[in-house]
Amino acid sequence: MSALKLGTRKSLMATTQSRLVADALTQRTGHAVELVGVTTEGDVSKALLAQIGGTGVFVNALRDRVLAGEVDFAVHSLKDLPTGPAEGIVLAATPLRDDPRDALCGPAKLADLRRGARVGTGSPRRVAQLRALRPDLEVVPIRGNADTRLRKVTDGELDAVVLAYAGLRRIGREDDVAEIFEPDQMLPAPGQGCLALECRAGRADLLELLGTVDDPVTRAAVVAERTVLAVLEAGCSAPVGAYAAEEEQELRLTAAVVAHDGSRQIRLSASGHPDQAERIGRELAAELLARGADQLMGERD
Ligand SMILES: NCc1[nH]cc(CCC(=O)O)c1CC(=O)O
Repeated sequence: MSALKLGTRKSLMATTQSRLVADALTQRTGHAVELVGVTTEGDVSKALLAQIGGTGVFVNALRDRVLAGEVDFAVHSLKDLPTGPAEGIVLAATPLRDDPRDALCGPAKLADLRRGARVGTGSPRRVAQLRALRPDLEVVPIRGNADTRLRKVTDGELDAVVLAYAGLRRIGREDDVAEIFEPDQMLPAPGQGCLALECRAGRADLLELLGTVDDPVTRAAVVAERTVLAVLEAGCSAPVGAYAAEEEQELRLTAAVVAHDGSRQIRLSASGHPDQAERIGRELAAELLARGADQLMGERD
């Protein structure tokens, strides 16, 4: 069999994580894997993610290559996948999750930033939770790859930026991290720190091969977290966090909806058997809605 073609975005973060997946697959199956770089709309558009996000801007071009048979499978940051199903595409594997937490990058910890310090992030979830922790901060919307964002701090344009710790590790920028937020301070985005392998539906041979790097616990966590997002009908433009992990054989899910100004939040947890991940997510989301999540998400400042 010739080398498997892996479709990936071209950023350093994307190619690093895709290379890790390729090496793991080769190690487990003996198949050579070749990376094929693809440019996505999200790599080109200058619009803020809060406006274009949630609709698969980092994902659609890769899925097109998979459907056209130009690549055998694609590797995505799972966080970037829309919650709805994609015609003809299956989620073949979710490898073991990397660190799910958010990190503050810059010279100082959050508590040590001066009053009114400028902190960059484009994510409404991070904005709302930052404001809850430090209402005095000036939150500045930013975009671009991790490198570009970190440069705004070294250039002095911003005092700090918030990024996913897993991504920073993948690009070797751990030294830029001043503080890693625990989930009770800043609840991660659904699927943060996870990868997704997608291939065309109906390719049983390939599914089996890709399945060798699947981690069932990660998959259960992802299903629970993303079900919350789907039921709330929220995308990455909504201030919603969700994080699930295995605790004593049970899957424990926490989800939060935070007001845009950080003044209020609804935060709930539930546990259950990992096989029941979807139900746990659905019921927790219903409870969030019953407690006014819809109204909280709709409010703008
Ligand atoms: N397109 C945004 C994106 N998608 C995945 C990651 C980080 C890595 C991850 O969560 O797996 C990032 C950057 C960030 O949030 O800092």
